[in-house]
Amino acid sequence: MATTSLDKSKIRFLLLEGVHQSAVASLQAAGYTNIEYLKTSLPDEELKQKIADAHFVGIRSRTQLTREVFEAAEKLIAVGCFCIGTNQVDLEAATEHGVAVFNAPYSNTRSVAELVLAEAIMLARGIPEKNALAHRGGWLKSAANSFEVRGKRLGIIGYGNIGSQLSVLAESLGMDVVYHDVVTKLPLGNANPMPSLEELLATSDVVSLHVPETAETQWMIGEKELATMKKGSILINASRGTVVDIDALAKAMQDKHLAGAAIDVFPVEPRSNDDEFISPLREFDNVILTPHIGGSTLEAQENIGVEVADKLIRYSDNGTSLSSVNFPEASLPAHAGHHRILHVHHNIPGILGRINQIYSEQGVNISGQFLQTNESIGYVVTDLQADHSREAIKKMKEIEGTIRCRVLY
Ligand SMILES: NC(=O)c1ccc[n+]([C@@H]2O[C@H](COP(=O)([O-])OP(=O)(O)OC[C@H]3O[C@@H](n4cnc5c(N)ncnc54)[C@H](O)[C@@H]3O)[C@@H](O)[C@H]2O)c1
Ligand SMILES: O=C(O)[C@H](O)COP(=O)(O)O
Repeated sequence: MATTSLDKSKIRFLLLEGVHQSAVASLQAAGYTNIEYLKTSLPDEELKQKIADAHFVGIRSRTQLTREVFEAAEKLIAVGCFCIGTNQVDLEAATEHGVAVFNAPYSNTRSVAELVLAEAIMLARGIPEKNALAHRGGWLKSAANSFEVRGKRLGIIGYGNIGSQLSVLAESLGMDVVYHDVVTKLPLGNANPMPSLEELLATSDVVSLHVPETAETQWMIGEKELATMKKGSILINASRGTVVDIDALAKAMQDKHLAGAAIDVFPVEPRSNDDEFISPLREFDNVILTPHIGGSTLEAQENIGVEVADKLIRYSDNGTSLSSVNFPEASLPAHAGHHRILHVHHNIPGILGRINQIYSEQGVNISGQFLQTNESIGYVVTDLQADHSREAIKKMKEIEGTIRCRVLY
């Protein structure tokens, strides 16, 4: 069981993977000065060492927060994913350790949608090959295999925040948009849902993937699905590297079944900009290869920095867990003049009763209380008279099922 009640200067933030400086500025403006800022991710052992002292950690898509890492992170209160995806975090382990996880679900959606649309146009015109040839002194002035995207069918797999935004932008260019999602989604504009993935693959000129990394999406585009795609069509993947079987794609490119592809995410990505990028797709000029930069625009990164830092600050300052991806959500008022006790526990019956029994035995005057649970944990927030919090928190530790308890002054 972890307890935390610290002065702000002692609350330690570890920010990895060069999150935008706007995050540092937001934290500092909120009074948090104990910040270690690193431009890269860390190898496992170093990560475990550094995270052992951290109360908050900020990562992007590269840092893997495994169960082992959470076991080494005794003081950790919350994780900020300065990106959309949270598949790099073992959310079950985070929850079991009472660590709240936050992300930025919208800030880079526009950046990804713009990139995908630009790639669709470039590939439909055969620009990557013509560009590569010109760099080698060649000159391929020809309209052969060059097409407008107007009137062509765009098949979007995963009609969430990015997929649906791409849908609107593509329609404004005159594309015929269809989509496939496992959840029933409201079609925007004139887009049409496709009853099956096969039908979408078989009828689309451009297929773009916008699904999260899950057990169901792993290798969802393999040899069979690529063969189902129209001859001469285009595949774009800016979702996660485990969604497309890269060897099968390389084979489809070799066989000239596809006219082009744009791939931003890979099953194994270099750990840093100094490491070599290895892929069987390197040999194809008609495959646009980008280093996982779908969301990497200055606008998106700056917004993400502010958004996620603010979520961490609110959770640290007053316990608000709104929009956490794994925690019961609580939007809490200010607690001026009171101490606030935050109690995270396994979701077993009777805990609220035990907590309130302790307050009652100690004659504590409760001025406000909030309880929210999800399927695995409960979160009880209690505001009480300042002079009672020290005794009460000691007793909270003894409640069976307690995961974490902290007091805010
Ligand atoms: N390349 C980048 O830099 C970059 C940037 C941002 C996000 N991403 C990735 O893009 C993904 C999508 O982002 P988003 O913001 O649109 O997420 P989102 O959660 O808003 O949308 C994902 C959609 O996929 C659907 N889906 C889930 N499983 C599916 C399946 N098996 N078949 C069909 N549809 C399925 C969901 O129902 C949802 O509508 C993220 O999870 C992230 O991994 C990559
Ligand atoms: O999930 C995301 O938002 C993207 O994959 C971007 O990740 P990044 O912050 O590592 O660029």
